[in-house]
Amino acid sequence: MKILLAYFSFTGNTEKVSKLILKCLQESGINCDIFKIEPILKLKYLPWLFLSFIPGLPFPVKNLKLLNLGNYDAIILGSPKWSLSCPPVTYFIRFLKSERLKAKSSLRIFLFITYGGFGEDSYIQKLKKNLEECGFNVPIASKFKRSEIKDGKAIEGINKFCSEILLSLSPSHPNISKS
Ligand SMILES: Cc1cc2nc3c(=O)[nH]c(=O)nc-3n(C[C@H](O)[C@H](O)[C@H](O)COP(=O)(O)O)c2cc1C
Repeated sequence: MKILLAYFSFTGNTEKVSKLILKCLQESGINCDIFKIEPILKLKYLPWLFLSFIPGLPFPVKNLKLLNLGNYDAIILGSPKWSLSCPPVTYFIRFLKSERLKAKSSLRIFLFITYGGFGEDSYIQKLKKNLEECGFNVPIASKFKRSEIKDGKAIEGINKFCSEILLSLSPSHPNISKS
């Protein structure tokens, strides 16, 4: 059982959540690789804001050739919520789509976003639909609010997300509470 945790983070919130998820899964004995989605250029806030308003615009990311989807039973994909779309994440999803046939047919994608406070529900549904249209099974999609990541209140939701992932991967996993 091997999981790929892939995330993009511009200001650190999605990275913070990703590291907590990684810790939780590793403590549960899951073998998990982490992949930081890094754009080929480091842009500042205003150019990213501008690009985030162009729907479905991809922006190239580094090191995708290092990934072999066939190695994984599941992918956890973490993204910030950006206006209409987050170009490096759009690019990563296109990569997943192009590699779909190399992946195990049972591969699942667990999705999460972090967000400031508006438009998150339709955004996560759109991302989920996008992945499903590429042929992926997306059984769990969660969201974590920036203010709650910063003040620590998000930890409960993050632990729940991890428990749901473990349950989905292996319903008899010893760390899963049946209650
Ligand atoms: C270009 C840009 C656009 C954003 N658009 C939204 C938005 O439409 N709705 C929202 O709730 N938050 C928005 N945010 C806030 C981020 O979603 C939020 O701060 C998130 O946690 C950032 O994750 P990160 O720290 O991993 O980059 C935006 C942030 C940026 C940089």
